[in-house]
Amino acid sequence: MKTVLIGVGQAGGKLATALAEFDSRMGFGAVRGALAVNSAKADLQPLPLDTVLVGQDKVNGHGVGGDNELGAEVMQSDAREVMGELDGRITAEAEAIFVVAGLGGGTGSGGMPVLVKELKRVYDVPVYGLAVLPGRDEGSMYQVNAGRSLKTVAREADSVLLVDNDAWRSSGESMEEGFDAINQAIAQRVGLLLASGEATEGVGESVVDSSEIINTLRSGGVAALGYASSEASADAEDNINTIMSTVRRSLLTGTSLPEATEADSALVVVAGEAQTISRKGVERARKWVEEETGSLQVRGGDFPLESGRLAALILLGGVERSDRLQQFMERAKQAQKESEEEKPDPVDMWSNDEIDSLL
Ligand SMILES: Nc1nc2c(ncn2[C@@H]2O[C@H](COP(=O)(O)OP(=O)(O)OP(=O)(O)O)[C@@H](O)[C@H]2O)c(=O)[nH]1
Repeated sequence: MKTVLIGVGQAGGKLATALAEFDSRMGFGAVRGALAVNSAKADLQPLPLDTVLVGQDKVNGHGVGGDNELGAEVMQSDAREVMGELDGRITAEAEAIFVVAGLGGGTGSGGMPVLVKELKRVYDVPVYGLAVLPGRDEGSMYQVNAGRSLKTVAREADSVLLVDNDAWRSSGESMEEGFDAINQAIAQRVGLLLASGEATEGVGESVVDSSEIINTLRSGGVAALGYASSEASADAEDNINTIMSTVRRSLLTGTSLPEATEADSALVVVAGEAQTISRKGVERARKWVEEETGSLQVRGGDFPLESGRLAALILLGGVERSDRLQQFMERAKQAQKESEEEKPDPVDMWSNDEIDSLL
């Protein structure tokens, strides 16, 4: 799927870079352009992408400090400039636009829904979000920001592919230490998904194409992506069980939103050498995904790739009902309530009985 990426905020810029680099290293050519937008000058400087600095008149290049209302405001006032930068980058060959951001901060969290809305007004291709949920142990401001942003972007975008920062984090690692590894994991998985729609080798009925990705995401709302891989045998007949077990791991333990298995639609992509992909294995795995997700809209396709391994990618559309997402929304609601309660009226402090007066 020929895609243009727009990274917003620090996480968005780093992720868009990791995805563009993965696509180019693998020679896939699915990423047709990438732009980074931020209100913090220092975060844009190290990126090897074209960049746009927003909100200079309001924050002078210093970022919005986690204030996502301000993040939305600066994106709105500089939307014309950002859209101008995109002119000519989003050409007729582009099949989708992905706006990429961390939902917990300020610029990405606030800017993403605003930019998605602007892009939807102008372009006919689907506009998707690739959004990162803050980990459980990030502070309440991050949870509140993410809850508000996710609710809005899920409404505005054609679909939001969600990655939980806790999903692919190694145990014992701090959030910061883990970012690079998480970004690489996201780049590999999303990069393979985009490239799978571009496969030209061994074109046959079974090869997946971009329209299947778009149709799987058509239900809108929130989407998730699972991945797992295994050593393959040279003979397809010997890979029936391998395909089944890899697909199972991809959905049960490898998704970007853990425990999200109930879905409106799914796409099962099996990647590997064409002659090692067992049709029987693929059929069985698809049936299993139908039962597990409770969806009757399970598509499937191969992604022929030179590799000694077989990989299974599962794209799930419409996962809003998943327990994990409900838990997160509950966490965000609770954090918002607490932050409201934590703010006593400063004037009250001078008149209430909490501190005894001296006289
Ligand atoms: N996966 C991943 N998450 C990140 C990364 N950097 C930050 N985050 C997450 O993204 C959220 C913070 O967003 P940032 O992108 O740093 O913030 P910002 O959008 O630049 O906003 P301001 O700094 O407030 O202007 C937090 O929830 C972090 O956990 C990263 O490199 N990878």
